[in-house]
Amino acid sequence: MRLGGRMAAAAEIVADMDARRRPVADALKDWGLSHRFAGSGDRAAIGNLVYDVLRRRRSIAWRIGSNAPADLVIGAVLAEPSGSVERLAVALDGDRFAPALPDRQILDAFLNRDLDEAPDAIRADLPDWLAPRFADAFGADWIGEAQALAARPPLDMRVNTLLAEPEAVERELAPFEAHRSPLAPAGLRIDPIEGDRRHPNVQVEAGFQKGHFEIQDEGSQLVALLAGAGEGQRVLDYCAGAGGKTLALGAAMRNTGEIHAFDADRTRLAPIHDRLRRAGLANVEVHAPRDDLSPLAGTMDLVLVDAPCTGTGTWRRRPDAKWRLSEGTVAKRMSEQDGVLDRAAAFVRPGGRFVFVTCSLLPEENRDRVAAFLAKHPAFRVEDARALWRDALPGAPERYRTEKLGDGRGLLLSPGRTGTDGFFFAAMQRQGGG
Ligand SMILES: C[S@@+](CC[C@H](N)C(=O)[O-])C[C@H]1O[C@@H](n2cnc3c(N)ncnc32)[C@H](O)[C@@H]1O
Repeated sequence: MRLGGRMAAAAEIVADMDARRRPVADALKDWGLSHRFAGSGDRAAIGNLVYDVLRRRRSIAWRIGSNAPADLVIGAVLAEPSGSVERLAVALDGDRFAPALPDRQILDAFLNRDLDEAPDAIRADLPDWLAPRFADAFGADWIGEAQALAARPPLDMRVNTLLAEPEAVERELAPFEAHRSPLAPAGLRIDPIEGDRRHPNVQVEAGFQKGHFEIQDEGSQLVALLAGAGEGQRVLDYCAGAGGKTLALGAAMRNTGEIHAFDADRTRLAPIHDRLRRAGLANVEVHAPRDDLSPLAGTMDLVLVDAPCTGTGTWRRRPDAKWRLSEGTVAKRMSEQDGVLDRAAAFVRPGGRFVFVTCSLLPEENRDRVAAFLAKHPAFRVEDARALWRDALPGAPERYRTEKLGDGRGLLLSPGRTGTDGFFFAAMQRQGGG
């Protein structure tokens, strides 16, 4: 397919999503099934165009003066670093599948329009109602933070140090230009892909099959590290899901002690079994949703609540969710977070640590939930999260100074601050230990 056909396909997919309010992954998959002639290069390029539109939909619409899917795709192509009207016109010349280009004046205006003159929420590529929430979370930097959340993400991996050395995995993945992550000690990164290619499918590499590495955003690796799981400890991962954090905790504990992995949703939990096997972890007991956990009450050194949340911190990877989120959903997640915190707290032993993590950037899902929990549970005291960061990452480069990451009652990682997905981390201690 030439660029014109790819652009037309991307516009068709965006229109389908708009009409049926469906997730991008489903829309792309359906398009692929009904267009089997499209090769993997075409699919990658079309996917990138669709994702780029979704990440920056409002700013592109403002610059091109239209919300029509075909115009948004044209805007996404022009907004690329190498975008120019001349280059686009040459690429589409004589291509009968190409979308009709708007007037030359509109295209020129797109490239010359200064986004700094747009209303704040448009510059930030956010729905209006979220702008005050981002301002609350980030203060004066909020527009830059939201813009960083609208960029393409890297592909991050965590080396399973039980089975492999980071240097060896880095060498194995050298053909993909993988390099050590800036912060996470066992992290590797493949930078965001520019243009129409996509990240390699590293899951087919021998090292992945042998459990030498997992795909995990660096922010997720960091919050697992900050939890501070130690050798020989008893740990409960209360919202274990597919086990991303469980695996990181298990490696940190060097396969000693015991980890109890629990989740209310059997389907989400299902992949954990294969992942544990591949990673060579033998210290994890997986609990089914209806299991009786009461024998564990009051006995855990560490309880991790990686809570259900809006996922606002992951919008680089799931930009369609940005436009679907509603205030009702935020309220629902808040109430789930309160419930999960209340239940999970019962498992922390006196003197033990209780860690609350979300992949949300919204203060009401983060700071406010910790405050609500502490108000109800006087036996818990918040720990200094900045001190935990300094202890866990003594060699962190100067630009990741802790005062940029939060007030100590919690840390907020973000694409702008730490180059990671957005994550909130808070640690509390149950009083009364000997
Ligand atoms: C953010 S995801 C967990 C991701 C996982 N820890 C990882 O690192 O891959 C949140 C999880 O909380 C689970 N969950 C929601 N409500 C719950 C509840 N009441 N009790 C336990 N788990 C719950 C969801 O099923 C979901 O798997």
